[in-house]
Amino acid sequence: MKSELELRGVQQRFHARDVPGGYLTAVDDVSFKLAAAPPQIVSLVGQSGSGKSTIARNVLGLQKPTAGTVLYGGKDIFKLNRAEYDEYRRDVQPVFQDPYAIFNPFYRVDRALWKAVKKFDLASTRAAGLELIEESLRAVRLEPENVLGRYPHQLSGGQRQRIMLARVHMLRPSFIIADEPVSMLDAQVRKHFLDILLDFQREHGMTTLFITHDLSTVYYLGGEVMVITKGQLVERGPVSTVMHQPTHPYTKLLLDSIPQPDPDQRWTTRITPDELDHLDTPTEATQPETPIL
Ligand SMILES: Nc1ncnc2c1ncn2[C@@H]1O[C@H](COP(=O)(O)OP(=O)(O)OP(=O)(O)O)[C@@H](O)[C@H]1O
Repeated sequence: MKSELELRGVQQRFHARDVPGGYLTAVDDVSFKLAAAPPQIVSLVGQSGSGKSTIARNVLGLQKPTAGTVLYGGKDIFKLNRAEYDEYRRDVQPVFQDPYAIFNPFYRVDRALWKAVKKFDLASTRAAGLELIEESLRAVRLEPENVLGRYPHQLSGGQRQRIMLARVHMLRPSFIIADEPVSMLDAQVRKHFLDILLDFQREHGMTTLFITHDLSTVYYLGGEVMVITKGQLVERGPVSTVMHQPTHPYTKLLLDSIPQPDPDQRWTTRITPDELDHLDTPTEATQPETPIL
């Protein structure tokens, strides 16, 4: 297990006909380090199109940067030998937004877990493999009997996400690269997912790069945050510092865009039973001129 992942001066350009010059710079001279020890959660936050997923793809070796390097244990990931590459593939695990796309709809979800057991030689007997799978499912708060033997479409989005986390739990990587993993989940399921990532950090020493556009999730996770806009990192620091004393204008803008509940502001418009009767019909009557005062 290597102790560090590093992006050094990473730039990613894409051909784009509609952009002056014929290319757009999705990631622009990005440098940062992620340490395996002590385990940390680092969120990468920015609006849509700011370059977050491209960075995830660079870190995961799915996209070779146009310039700069991605280093794992001090070595360029695109120049690793076979043994080093295998270690990197096990030690840096992705979790994506839509795990449905990763599961084969024709196979039971068990297959994704058994494939990991076999590929990474995690157990010497079938019984030991099953024990490992069941232990990992329980670690992500799934009951094995409720999910094993089912097809992907028979599980909820949150359950499918947690199966991917069970796979991560079995592999015990040093690094998790989670790209918008909770944006399709409802608030309760989202909280479960984030709690599992926090468990992984505290109990199993895993470091997560958590990619999101949602500052409330960043706040919940704590740790550190990096703010990205137009492909450039503009701020990095502890979540509480960046949230309460942002230094870059873009971070301030991002923070200002969060709706703030105001305890001094009261909902004074009264809704009468007559109005409720009209709510089924989307007419102007359902949109009072000043709904909230
Ligand atoms: N393969 C590609 N070819 C051309 N342009 C691309 C490619 N991948 C990404 N881009 C462009 O690069 C920019 C950054 O995209 P990226 O997906 O990294 O942003 P993002 O911050 O993850 O956005 P979102 O939150 O919407 O996923 C965007 O303008 C996008 O259109």
